[in-house]
Amino acid sequence: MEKIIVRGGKRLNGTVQVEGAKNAVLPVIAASLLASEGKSVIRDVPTLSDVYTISEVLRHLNANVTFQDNEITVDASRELLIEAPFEYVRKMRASVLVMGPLLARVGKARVALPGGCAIGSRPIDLHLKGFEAMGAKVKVGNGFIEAESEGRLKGSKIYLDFPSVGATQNIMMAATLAEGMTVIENCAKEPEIVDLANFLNKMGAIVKGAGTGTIRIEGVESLFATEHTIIPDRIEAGTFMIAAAITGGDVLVKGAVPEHLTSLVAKLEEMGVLIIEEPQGLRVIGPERLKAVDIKTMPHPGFPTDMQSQMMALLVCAEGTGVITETVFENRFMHVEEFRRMNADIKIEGRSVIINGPSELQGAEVSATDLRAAAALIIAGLKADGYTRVTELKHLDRGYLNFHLKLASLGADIERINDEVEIVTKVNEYVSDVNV
Ligand SMILES: CC(=O)N[C@H]1[C@@H](OP(=O)(O)OP(=O)(O)OC[C@H]2O[C@@H](n3ccc(=O)[nH]c3=O)[C@H](O)[C@@H]2O)O[C@H](CO)[C@@H](O)[C@@H]1O
Ligand SMILES: C=C(OP(=O)(O)O)C(=O)O
Repeated sequence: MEKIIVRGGKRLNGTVQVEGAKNAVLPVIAASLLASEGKSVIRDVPTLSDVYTISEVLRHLNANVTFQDNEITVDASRELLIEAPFEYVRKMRASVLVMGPLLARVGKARVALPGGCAIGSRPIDLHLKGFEAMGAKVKVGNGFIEAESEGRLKGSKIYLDFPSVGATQNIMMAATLAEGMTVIENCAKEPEIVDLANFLNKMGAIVKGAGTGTIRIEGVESLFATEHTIIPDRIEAGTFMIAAAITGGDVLVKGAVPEHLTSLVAKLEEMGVLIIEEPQGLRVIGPERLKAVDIKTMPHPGFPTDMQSQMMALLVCAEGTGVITETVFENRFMHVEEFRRMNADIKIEGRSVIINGPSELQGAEVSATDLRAAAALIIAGLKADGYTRVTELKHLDRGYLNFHLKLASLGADIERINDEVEIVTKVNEYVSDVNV
C-alpha cells in the first residue's frame, strides 16, 4: 500500500513554489471545447490526476489533447461527441463541467450522474435549472443526465439559490454561445470564476462582472482557441501556510496571491501567525503558541471549505477552544475521526466541531478521507510525536503535486513509500538468496 510517513517535530524553513490551480484549470480545459477553430494552449497546468482525468474526458469527446511540461493544448475543431461516461465522472465530479460547453456548441450533452461523495451529496440541480432556463430540455434516467436544445440556447435571467461554483461555471460557458444576454444572479465570486471568465473573453466571448455577485454574458456566434496561463493554486498556497504555522516555521510561499487568501490570512493572524507580503508571495512565520479562533466556511470571499480540514489540524495545536462551522458541504467532517486517532480533542455537534486545544498530537496510522483531509493529516503529522502513516493517497494526488517532496525540501522528515513494492522486493531478494 502507498503511504506517506512523517516524523513530527521539524520546523519548516525555506521557500516553496505553488502550482497552477487545480480548480481553475479543470473548467478552463472544459471551456476549450467551445473553440470551433484553432488550438488552445493552457500554461502552468499542474500534473495532477484530475487534470489527466479531464484530458481523458475531452479525448473521449473527440478533442485532440496533448499534455507536456505543464502545458496542455486542446484542439476541439473536429466534430464533438456528446457523452461523458460514468468511469470518468466517478473519478472526478468536475467532469460535469463539459455539459455547458457541449450544450452550447453541439446542442446536446449526455453526462453520467455524479452521485454523492465523501463530503456531501453534491447535487447538480442548479446547473440543470440554468440550462433549462436557457431553453434546454433536461432528462435524467438510467444514471445519465441528457440535455438538449433545439437550435441555439437562449439568453436568460438565472438566479442561483446558492452561489455554486460549478453551476456558475457551467452556465457561464453555456451562455457564451447563446442567443442574447444571460444574467446570472447570486453567482459564485471565487478567483477561479474570474480566471474562467478571462479565458472565455480571450476566446471571443463577452463575459462581464466575474468576481461580483452578478455576471452578464452576451452570446456570440462562435469562439476561437486562445492561450492562457492558469492562476496560482490558493488552496495549495494556504496548505503550505498552515504547514509553516503549525511547525513554528518560516516559509516563503511563492505564488501565493494575497487577494485570493484574505480570509485565511485574517484567521492566521488572529491565531498569532506573522504573515508578510513579499514581491514573490507570502512569508509565514509560525509563533511559539497559537491562539484558538472560530471559523465558518462560506462561499468566497468567506473562509474556503477547501481549507477547513487543514485549519482543523492547526486548531488542534492552538490554546483554547475553537469552533469550526461547515456551511458549504453537509458532510465534510470525515477527517475528525482520523484526527482523534492522533489524540486530538474534537467533538462534532451538527454542522460544527468543537476543538479543545492544545493537544499533544501523537503519530498514528490514519487514512485520508478526501483530498484536503489527506493534506491536513500530513500537516498534523508534522507536529505529532513519533511517526504518522497516511494512506489512501489517491485523494492527495488529485490536488497536490509532489506534496511530500515539497515538504521535505522545507526540512520535514517525510517519505512516500509503497510497502507492497517493498514486500515484493524483499520476497524476491529472499527467493534469490535461497536459490543461491
Ligand atoms: C473542481 C472545483 O472547483 N471544486 C470546488 C467547487 O466544487 P463545486 O463546484 O462542486 O461546489 P459548489 O459550489 O457547486 O457546491 C457548494 C454547495 O452547493 C451545493 N450545490 C451545488 C450545485 C448544485 O447544483 N446544487 C447544490 O445544492 C453543493 O452540494 C454544495 O453543498 O467549489 C467547492 C466550494 O467552494 C469547492 O469545495 C471545490 O473544491
Ligand atoms: C472538493 C474538492 O474538489 P472537487 O470539487 O473536485 O471534489 C477540493 O478541491 O477540495
